[in-house]
Amino acid sequence: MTPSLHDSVTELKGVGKAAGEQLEALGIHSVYDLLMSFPYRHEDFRLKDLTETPHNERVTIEGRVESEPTILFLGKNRSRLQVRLLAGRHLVKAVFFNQHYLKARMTLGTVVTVTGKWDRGRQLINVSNFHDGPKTEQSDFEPVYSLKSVMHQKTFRRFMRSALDYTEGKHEESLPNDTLVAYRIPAISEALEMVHFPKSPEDVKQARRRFVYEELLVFQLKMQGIKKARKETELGVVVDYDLEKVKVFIESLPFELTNAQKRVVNELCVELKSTVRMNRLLQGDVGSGKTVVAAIAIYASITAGFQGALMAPTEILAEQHAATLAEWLEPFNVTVAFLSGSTKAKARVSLLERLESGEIDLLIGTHALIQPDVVFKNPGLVITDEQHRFGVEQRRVLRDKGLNPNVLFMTATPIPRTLAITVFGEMDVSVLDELPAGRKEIETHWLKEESILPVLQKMEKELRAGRQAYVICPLIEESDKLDVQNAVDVHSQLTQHFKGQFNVGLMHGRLHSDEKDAIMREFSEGDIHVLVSTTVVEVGVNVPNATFMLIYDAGRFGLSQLHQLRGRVGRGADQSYCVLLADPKTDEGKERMQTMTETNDGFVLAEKDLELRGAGDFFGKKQSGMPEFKIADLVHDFRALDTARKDAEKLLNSTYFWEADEYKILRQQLEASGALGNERID
Ligand SMILES: Nc1ncnc2c1ncn2[C@@H]1O[C@H](COP(=O)(O)OP(=O)(O)OP(=O)(O)O)[C@@H](O)[C@H]1O
Repeated sequence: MTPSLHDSVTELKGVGKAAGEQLEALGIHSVYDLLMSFPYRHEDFRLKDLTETPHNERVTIEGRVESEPTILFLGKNRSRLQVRLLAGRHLVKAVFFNQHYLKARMTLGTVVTVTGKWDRGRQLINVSNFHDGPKTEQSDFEPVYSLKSVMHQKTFRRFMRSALDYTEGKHEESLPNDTLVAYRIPAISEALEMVHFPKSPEDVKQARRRFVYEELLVFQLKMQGIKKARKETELGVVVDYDLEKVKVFIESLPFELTNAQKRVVNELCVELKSTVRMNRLLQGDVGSGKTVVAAIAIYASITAGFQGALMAPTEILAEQHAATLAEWLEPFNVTVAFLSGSTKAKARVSLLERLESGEIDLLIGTHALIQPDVVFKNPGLVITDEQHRFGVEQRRVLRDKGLNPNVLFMTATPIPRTLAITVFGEMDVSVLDELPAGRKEIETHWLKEESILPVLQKMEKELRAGRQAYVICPLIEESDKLDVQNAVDVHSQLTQHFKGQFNVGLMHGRLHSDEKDAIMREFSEGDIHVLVSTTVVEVGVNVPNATFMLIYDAGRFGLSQLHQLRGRVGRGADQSYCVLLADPKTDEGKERMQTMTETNDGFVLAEKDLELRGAGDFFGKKQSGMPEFKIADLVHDFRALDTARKDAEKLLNSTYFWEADEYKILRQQLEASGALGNERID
């Protein structure tokens, strides 16, 4: 039988049944799996000159044993072995913890190689790696794999060697030669050798470049393949809207659209009218005016005889949308209805009947909109606000609902480009990157917690000028109950402080939705002057007269979340202020607060957030829908991602890719992923 990559690892020399089971426990079944198990770091065993090695750095030295090793037993299974080594002109101490059995291998005069942390002051090496013999017999770089204590690194490397020898000459190259040459990346067999048995750090770097590019290219081919297949095969409803009516509606609005809004409205309208089913993400920075764009698109589809739906993640936000859209659209004979979990059973039944009969043109609500018994007569456009708060599964339910409606996802969280490409890679993206004219930049200050009095004075000044303020309460992770307690405390302190002058309201997630509505209404009508709240006001709340935002414990929030909170002010023409109270202990924490005071640009903050917190945390673990990469890292490999994205697009649109032999493997991977058959890889 000729050796193949798909053979079981037990075919390899030296891998018996027991080892096979151990590898199995690591998720490694075939020879290919083994080769594709990449090290997570490499150990540097190059000899170093001790005169030039800084304190606390890892070093490898070669030395002659100059003294009898001494052992000190420190208790059960604990020992300290010490020996003097002569390395060049240096006489150093080498210390080994819990390895007293090495004593026998260090007779006077033998040469050994040790690696460990260098204590410059004490001229001592705390040894973590020992080799009896001179350095020449050991390689300079050794990969370190994630083996979860299942087996020794050395054993694993031996199996890796067997695997490489076993498959020599059998690796099929998935990238065409031109690409290898153009990007100066090593071919597959060479790259595997370089990553598992590198001769220098440069080897590791070059090999890594290859695997990262390959992984991202395959990923991009899949994502874009899905998008392309959808456009070609999945026909959406054609929304043949009435342009004149839409224009009249736009003219009726109390403001002129920004250029970005005009551009996005155009993008949406073109797509609505086409047979392509819309699957689009609308990203806009806080306050950039997404709601009106949504309203125009919905109105357009209503003029063509379709129904619209708008879904928001919180009841407050859904209500606010309902109020705004009703105000704009009802004068144009649009019937707007609201549905949430707290809609009473009787009202719900009648609402569902009116929806199914087509009497309701636009349904606005929360998750309640995706219940199975909510049936539209003729849905043309479904919009969800705050995309990333909905799980992947909900996205699917929504998309599968009704007669293939067009779907628009809106998010107020600017998403770093790399993440947008990956998480929403199969969607089209529109961006609102301009704020309405006349907005003043929010002034942001970062203060220590004890500086509260001057902050309250400043707040009072704003209140006296007829403006309103938000106070966001200390956040206690994972404890909604304690958050509420904090809000209650802050509320009573401020009520006391402003007694007889200003009304202070309290808002938190545990209030009944009727109470929340009442408070929100009082705040937006100006009867409540200061709104003390937990983060429930984070998204979407729009009260343009509010100009002052105070955030307690700001250090506990992510940058994007702070930006969202801050975005509740600065929504009108007046100068607004945001005060962050925080006492961060770490440099990273300080840097985050500093960044907040320096920029109001959500996209810049999002990039920074990603850089500081990493991709996994950006969306929050659970709902991220983040694809997992074996080797690529979205924070550092964004350039490769961009290249891969462009290359994938070019390839999918060329006939050569679909026919040429050199793309056979990539094509096979694409087909195997199901991307072309309309199956999604969520
Ligand atoms: N072109 C415009 N000119 C002036 N004001 C506008 C314009 N577009 C929207 N607005 C107003 O700006 C405010 C913010 O708009 P909107 O609530 O749609 O923002 P958003 O993008 O949803 O932001 P967020 O995500 O922060 O809620 C609203 O009061 C809205 O009426």
